[in-house]
This record gives sequence, structure tokens and C-alpha cells, in this order.
Amino acid sequence: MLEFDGLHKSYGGNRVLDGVSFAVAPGTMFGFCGSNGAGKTTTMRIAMGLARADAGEVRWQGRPLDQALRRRIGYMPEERGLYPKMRVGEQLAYFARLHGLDAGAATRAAEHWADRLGLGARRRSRVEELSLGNQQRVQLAAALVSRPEVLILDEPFSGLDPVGVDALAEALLEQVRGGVPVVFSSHQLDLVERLCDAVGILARGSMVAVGPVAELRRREAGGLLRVDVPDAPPGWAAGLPGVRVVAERAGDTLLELAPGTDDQAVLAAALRTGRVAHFARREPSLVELFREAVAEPAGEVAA
Ligand SMILES: Nc1ncnc2c1ncn2[C@@H]1O[C@H](COP(=O)(O)OP(=O)(O)OP(=O)(O)O)[C@@H](O)[C@H]1O
Repeated sequence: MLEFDGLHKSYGGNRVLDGVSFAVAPGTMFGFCGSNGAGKTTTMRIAMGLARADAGEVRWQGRPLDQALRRRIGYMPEERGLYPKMRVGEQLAYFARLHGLDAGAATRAAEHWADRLGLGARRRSRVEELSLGNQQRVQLAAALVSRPEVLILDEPFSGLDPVGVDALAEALLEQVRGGVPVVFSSHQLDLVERLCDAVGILARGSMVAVGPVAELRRREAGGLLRVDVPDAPPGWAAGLPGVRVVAERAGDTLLELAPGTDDQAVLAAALRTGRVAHFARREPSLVELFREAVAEPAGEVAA
């Protein structure tokens, strides 16, 4: 297990992390989500020893991370970290050697990952000559080239075109199939939902939701009901007790039911308007879960 355990971190009076805990099992992909400034980068930097936690620790296979263990981690920093003048192939081989591969193995790994990430034709180019998206591919190759046991990636998908996203996603899934735990931060929730076994949402200094996406969606599904009543007049559900109309378009209506509200009463009201084309509980999307999770509780906003 890769375990983030009770991380606290303040910068001056700004409390950024207030007990961040989550775990990533070997062979699983974890999507690390949260608003801008929530503390995702800070959490990853603490894991990599680039920032110091005020309290808490990060462990891999039960051992707190130290510099020796960190050499076994592939890390993609948010600020990126390539040498602009170095050629792509040399750079990748250099990173591989830094992580302990011998010269021959480092060159082979550099070639392999350049090809895998669609950079084969650019191996002799200087990094500064590449587009931003291609520099990003190099950065990812740099994280993979040392055959890491763990991958920690800060927004690896940002700025990639759809082909680049697919190449990166396939490379990461292959690592997962090989038993590597992968944690990556992202604002691209569709990707997180598609790729990740589990997701964590960071807000107000701690993880406000953690678990498999399907489980989180099921857990929150209780309140949402989609009713399609094509013949109903606009506002047909507005006065129903315990019901809030979330959206309504030509009779296709999304309702949020307060706890304890009888959905059969809603069905009866729907039938009174005429034909009911659809009536079902609806699971929220990850975007809706995210919005809900990061929203300030009403009391705190007032405060
Ligand atoms: N070295 C630092 N000194 C002071 N404040 C910092 C430092 N690093 C981060 N912070 C603050 O910590 C908070 C969390 O920043 P962080 O970069 O970890 O967020 P994030 O979740 O990665 O955001 P984003 O999604 O925008 O990348 C922010 O308020 C930021 O200003």
C-alpha cells in the first residue's frame, strides 16, 4: 500500500492540509481531485520530500518514505523539470541512470519510452524545440524510464491532445496491470472516472470523499430522480412537498428529493400530468459529486 497518513501542513497562517489520509493499493489507479489551491500539489510534494509536513507521513509497503525509497518512485512534478537544451533521448537516459540503471539499460529504456509515448521521431530533438504537449510526454517518459514501483503524477494529462491522452492512459494502465500503484491529480473528471479504480476529493484541508467512483455515485444517488413527462405543463413539480426541481426541459425533469420524501407520491403527481416516459433514481456524475463535495457548508459561508 501507498499510504498518505494524517498529513498536516500550514504556510504561515494558511492551513493547507488538515489531516489528509488516503491509501492506494498496488495495481490500482487513484484520481486525486480538488479545487485549485486545495493542496494536491502540496500533498504530492510532501510525499517526494520537496515540502515538509508539519505532521503525518507517507508510507510505501509500511515504511515511511525516505530518499532511498523515493528513488523507486516515478514522479511528475507540476512545475515540470526538464533540461531545455538536452536532447530527448539523452535526457531520458540521464533520468534512468539517476535512478540506478546502468548505461545500457538506461539507453534501452529511453528508446522504449520515447517510442511508447509517440516521441520516437523526436529523440534527437532538444526539449526546448518541442511543443508543450510533447514536452509533457517527455516528462512522463522521465517518470517511467526507471521502472518505478510507484507513480505519483501531478496533472499529467493537462495540455495533452486526445491522442496524447490515450497514449498516456494506456501507458499508465499497463503500469497498473504490472502491479504499480498510480496516483495522479487532475481536473479532468471524465478521465478520472474512466481510468481510476478510486477517487479522492480534497476540500477544506482533508479528503471529503474517497472510494471507488461507482460506490460514491451509488451512495449519493438517493436524492436524485429523473422524471420525463412530455405532456406536463412547465413547473408541474414545483409545489410538491419535499421536492426541489434541479432542471426541467420540455417535461424532462431532474428532481432532488429531501430525505424521507415518498417517491410514489411524485410518481402519482407525474401520472396526473399524462404520460410518464421515464421515472428512475439517477446517480450523480463525478462532476456533480465534486461540486457537492467542495461546496462550502452553509454555516461556514455565513461565517
Ligand atoms: N511554498 C509555498 N508557500 C506558501 N504557500 C504555498 C506554497 N505552496 C503552496 N502554497 C499554498 O498552498 C495552497 C495549496 O496549493 P497547492 O498547489 O498544493 O494546490 P493544488 O490543489 O495543487 O492546486 P491546483 O489545482 O491549482 O494546482 C495554496 O493556497 C497555495 O497558495
